[in-house]
Amino acid sequence: MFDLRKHQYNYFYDLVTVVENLIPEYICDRLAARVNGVIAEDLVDHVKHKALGTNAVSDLGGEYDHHIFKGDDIRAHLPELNVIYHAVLPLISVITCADAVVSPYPVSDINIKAYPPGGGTLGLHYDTNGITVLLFLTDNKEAPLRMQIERSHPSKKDPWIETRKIYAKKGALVVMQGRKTLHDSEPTSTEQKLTVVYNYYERHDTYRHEDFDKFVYYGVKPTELA
Ligand SMILES: O=C(O)CCC(=O)C(=O)O
Ligand SMILES: [Fe+2]
Repeated sequence: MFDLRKHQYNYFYDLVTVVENLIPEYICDRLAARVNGVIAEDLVDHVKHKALGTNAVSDLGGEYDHHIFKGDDIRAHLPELNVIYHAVLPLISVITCADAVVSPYPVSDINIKAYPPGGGTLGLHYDTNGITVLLFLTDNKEAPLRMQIERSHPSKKDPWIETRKIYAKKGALVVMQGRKTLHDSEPTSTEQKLTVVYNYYERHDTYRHEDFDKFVYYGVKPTELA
């Protein structure tokens, strides 16, 4: 049974919750085959850069190596993934207890990050949008999403960091407070990993730094925050 309270607890206390088996495996497999067809035809960009992040985009300047489907690439080639983005909005609102809205930014609202075997990765960063949702199209024994969760308690002198690794499961939906947890995707070795990224915001806060998309998609070094 879908346990809403468990997901709300996980989202607030651990900054992340995973709704497994949201999309059946055979549908993920068909979508993944089409994603790979588009990559094979060279219709999407390959993001490959490192050491470019700054505080303006909440990025520590790690290494990036993956194919990227931008919003319009998905609408052209995989419109079902756009339908899912809109259809799960009420689910995202109830899990996050927020007035969640879809993104007003058509390049970055929905993306696919396709990590190739042999080093596909995403550097350590905070997300700029309030609510990050990931739909995995592959099962992976490697290349987990790695999160750092800041903890503190009055019984302890200093705050500490708890780390968490989430391995992709086909059809699972991750709902994360990506603005509050530093995270990355560990490099692949033998497997491909396919992550559909759904960016949601809260109605009162749809901020996105103007340099963010040029950095994420084209590897242009962002300015520093004043
Ligand atoms: O692919 C992943 O596991 C992480 C994706 C992510 O953090 C992002 O797209 O901002
Ligand atoms: Fe992220």
